[in-house]
Amino acid sequence: MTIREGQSIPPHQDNCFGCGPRNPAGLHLRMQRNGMGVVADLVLDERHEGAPGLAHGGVVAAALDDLFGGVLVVLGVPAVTANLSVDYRAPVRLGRTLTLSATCTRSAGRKLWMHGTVTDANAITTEATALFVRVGLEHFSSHADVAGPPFGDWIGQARTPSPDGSGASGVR
Ligand SMILES: CCCCCCCCCCCC(=O)SCCNC(=O)CCNC(=O)[C@H](O)C(C)(C)COP(=O)(O)OP(=O)(O)OC[C@H]1O[C@@H](n2cnc3c(N)ncnc32)[C@H](O)[C@@H]1OP(=O)(O)O
Repeated sequence: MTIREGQSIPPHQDNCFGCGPRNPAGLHLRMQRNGMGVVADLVLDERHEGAPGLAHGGVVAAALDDLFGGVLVVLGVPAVTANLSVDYRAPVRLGRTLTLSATCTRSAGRKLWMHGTVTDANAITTEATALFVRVGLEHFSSHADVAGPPFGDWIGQARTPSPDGSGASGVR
């Protein structure tokens, strides 16, 4: 699956908490390709509140984690989060149009390192880094039927990792 610059990233699956359009409790993230990364706008509301008037930190972390999952779609690499680290630099306010962006900064073997930010009016509120580890189809198919679209579409076309773990394009 080739996704061109500026084109929408399909949801990982329709019920994904981050980007699935069918999940009533989800964030309904809509990502676009930006270079070898992705961007998305997000408005959080009282459903996502932690401290009064402010977003719950776990929700912000989940949004960034899902954006990293969007980067995987751009790269065509099936992988999962092994480690996620979040720096909360400023409170995230509800009712604001936040800009989220994520990219893969490096890869080696099965490992991919991600970096992402949340900005509000061009000021960074949150910054995250993550380690993703490439997995095979069985990681997903042993828990659910993953053959159908959209998940099956893109995982079916994902590059099979070579023995040395290489295969992702556009990452160092
Ligand atoms: C279609 C696609 C859809 C993609 C998915 C689309 C949805 C995306 C949604 C957002 C993402 C998620 O929420 S994903 C869901 C949350 N994550 C998970 O459920 C993952 C659960 N964990 C696992 O399944 C496993 O621990 C794995 C796959 C991550 C790793 O297990 P493994 O395959 O046995 O590999 P293992 O040998 O342990 O590790 C491989 C290398 O990574 C390193 N490593 C492993 N874990 C860590 C760690 N926490 N911190 C540092 N380093 C680590 C190891 O040292 C090793 O380095 P070296 O010795 O080689 O140097």
